[in-house]
Amino acid sequence: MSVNFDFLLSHVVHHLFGFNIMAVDGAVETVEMKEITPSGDATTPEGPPAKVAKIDKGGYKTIEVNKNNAKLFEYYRKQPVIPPGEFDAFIDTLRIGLPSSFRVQLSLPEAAQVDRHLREAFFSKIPEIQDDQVSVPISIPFVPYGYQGNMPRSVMRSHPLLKNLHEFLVNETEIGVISRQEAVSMVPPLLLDVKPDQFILDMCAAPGSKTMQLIELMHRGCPKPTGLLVANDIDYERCYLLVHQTLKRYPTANCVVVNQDASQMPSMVDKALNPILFDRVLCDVICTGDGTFRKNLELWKDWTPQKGMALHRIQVQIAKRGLEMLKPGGRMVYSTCSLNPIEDEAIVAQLLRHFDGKVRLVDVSAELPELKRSPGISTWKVIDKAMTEYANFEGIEDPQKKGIVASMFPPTAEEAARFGLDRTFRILPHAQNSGGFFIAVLEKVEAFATDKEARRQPYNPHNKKQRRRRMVREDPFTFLSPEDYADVRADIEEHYGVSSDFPYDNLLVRSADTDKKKCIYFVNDVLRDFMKYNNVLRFRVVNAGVPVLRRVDKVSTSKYRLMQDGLPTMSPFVVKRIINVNTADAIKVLEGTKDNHYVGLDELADPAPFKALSCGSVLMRVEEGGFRKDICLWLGAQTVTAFITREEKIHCLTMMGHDPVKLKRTVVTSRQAKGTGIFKQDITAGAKEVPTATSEDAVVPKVSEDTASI
Ligand SMILES: C[S@@+](CC[C@H](N)C(=O)[O-])C[C@H]1O[C@@H](n2cnc3c(N)ncnc32)[C@H](O)[C@@H]1O
Repeated sequence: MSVNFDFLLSHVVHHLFGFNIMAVDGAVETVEMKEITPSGDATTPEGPPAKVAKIDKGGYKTIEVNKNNAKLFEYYRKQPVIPPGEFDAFIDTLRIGLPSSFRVQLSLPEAAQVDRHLREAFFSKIPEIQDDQVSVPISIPFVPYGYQGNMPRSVMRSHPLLKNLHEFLVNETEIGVISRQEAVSMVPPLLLDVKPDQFILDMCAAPGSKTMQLIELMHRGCPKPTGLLVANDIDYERCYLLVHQTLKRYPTANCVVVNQDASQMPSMVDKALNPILFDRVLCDVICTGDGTFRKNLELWKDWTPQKGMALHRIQVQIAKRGLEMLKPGGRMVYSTCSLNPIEDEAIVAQLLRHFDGKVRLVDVSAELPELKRSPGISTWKVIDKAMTEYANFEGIEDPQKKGIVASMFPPTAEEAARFGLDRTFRILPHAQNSGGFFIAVLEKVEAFATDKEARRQPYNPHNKKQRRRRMVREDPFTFLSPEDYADVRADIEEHYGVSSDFPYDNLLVRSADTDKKKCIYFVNDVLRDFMKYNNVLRFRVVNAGVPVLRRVDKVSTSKYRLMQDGLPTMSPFVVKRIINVNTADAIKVLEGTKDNHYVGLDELADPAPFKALSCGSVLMRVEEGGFRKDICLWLGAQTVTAFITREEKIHCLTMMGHDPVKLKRTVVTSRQAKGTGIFKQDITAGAKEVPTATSEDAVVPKVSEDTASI
């Protein structure tokens, strides 16, 4: 298994900083996109010939993009998707850059505080900057704590306030407090009506922006959801991306990442080995992405009608399987970032046709009322790559028939009246200065005959994809038996006072050898059952659970230290080694006085509670101005250090009203370095195991007498 390092790195960096990375002759180079808007207008779309020029510019390469595509313009002029009077506005909008958008994580206890900080520390001061290119980010009306802004990067770099805002956003994104995501891409999860106790399947999940939203929605008002989220993607490399961009930022005990072909998804079974049917399914399928012309500039030269046709069949198959795996009464959202009816209404029509009355379209026109949308259509044109139009399937002769299927054609008048495709909708880029999207909300109104049949995935040694997937050896997820965890239990009960009702049966390790217990993970009850009854032979599990304990081999009171990612799980059970720290000391510990890592106990205003404890893991409880957080510390003989990432320290200090200036850096953050380092290791190590590093592992402690014992 070789992991494409450049691909992963480019994703991480593009996502965080907005510029691209490109591999040239095996080297990784930064590339800055320069856009050329052609003089030709939408009615006479013939602009200059497409060209890609590369010009060195202070370490950057500049790519010129010709924003013309005659076939695209002709195709969408023929489809009743864009009202004729709006066509020029549509094309003009496609040709300008997409505003960047982000949202504060809704389920975070300090979400309102982060939002207030954004407004007070940055947005309220932006109007003081005298520059036409500078504007205050505006609220996205349909997304709580969501904003979108449009300032060139050069401007963001040139004003200290904007630079600080940019740094704040990068820092908070790094730790999952803020998610950068296209505004319209936030809509599908919002229409799923997610609850904490539901079983949710995200069929095509990578790189995970909607998975992140689903996790947030499950945690809204519920720190420990009892439901299950299965995030799946067919692409193993992209599953890694999902783990790093989502689960490392929002570690959760109820999410599992699996690597399957969604169109052939084997049934997942419960304790009684009956197929699990999901309350909610998100079917955000692979698509041509022609709603993303504003940010995916390479689409301008690549787009042809053929691409949508080529994806139609797999889109139908994935969506069908999604409905089969849905509970009667459950909701499935089908979405694409394409405006093409062949990928949109045609798929929905085929589902309604195939499941004949057992599935219906939900009218969501009253949900998210501020979202501007255009109702779905019931008639459209089937046009091939030669731009030939076909009136119906029956009239097509060979060889044109190749690549065209009956389900691409619009429904008959009788079907159209039954289907009500106007309940689906499109978000057009020019309606609210966004990307384009298509969304259909479906409800399974009646059980299918197949609901109780567990579909197995037969192993076919001649199927290259399957064979390749099997060759990647995952370290097994092994649950600890009472004998295995007896020593852990005795240790943490004694040292942390962990109460006896802690669910020890939910602990697992990533090794066949339970004696190894280096890092111990925790899953909630439903995920434990899922893992137990859906073993890796049939299901490729890539990641599951949160790390809660890590073994310390040297001097420490306990053999296990607490891990920050697992604190929401552990801290309700912990009663010992908790210190309520005054604000001044908490700031000192977070800032560190020795190379920003350690503080000497004698430098603290109140060292007594620390000195009263022996070396090892300590839980610092901070409470300041409405911000409350438990933070893992490592206590040495004479010093103490916060065992969290620099980004998390900056976040805590900011929330405590303290300027984290001492900790600020403008270079690639430690987690990014760690993340990309891990990807690189994966390549050399043959991607043997899913990286298990947690946020706190990104701390780079300097050697001292205290760290020597860690
Ligand atoms: C539009 S992207 C999904 C974006 C994602 N939902 C998000 O919000 O970040 C489509 C994904 O579908 C995956 N995919 C393509 N074919 C698939 C299949 N047959 N089964 C499962 N996933 C598939 C691709 O690897 C890709 O990651």
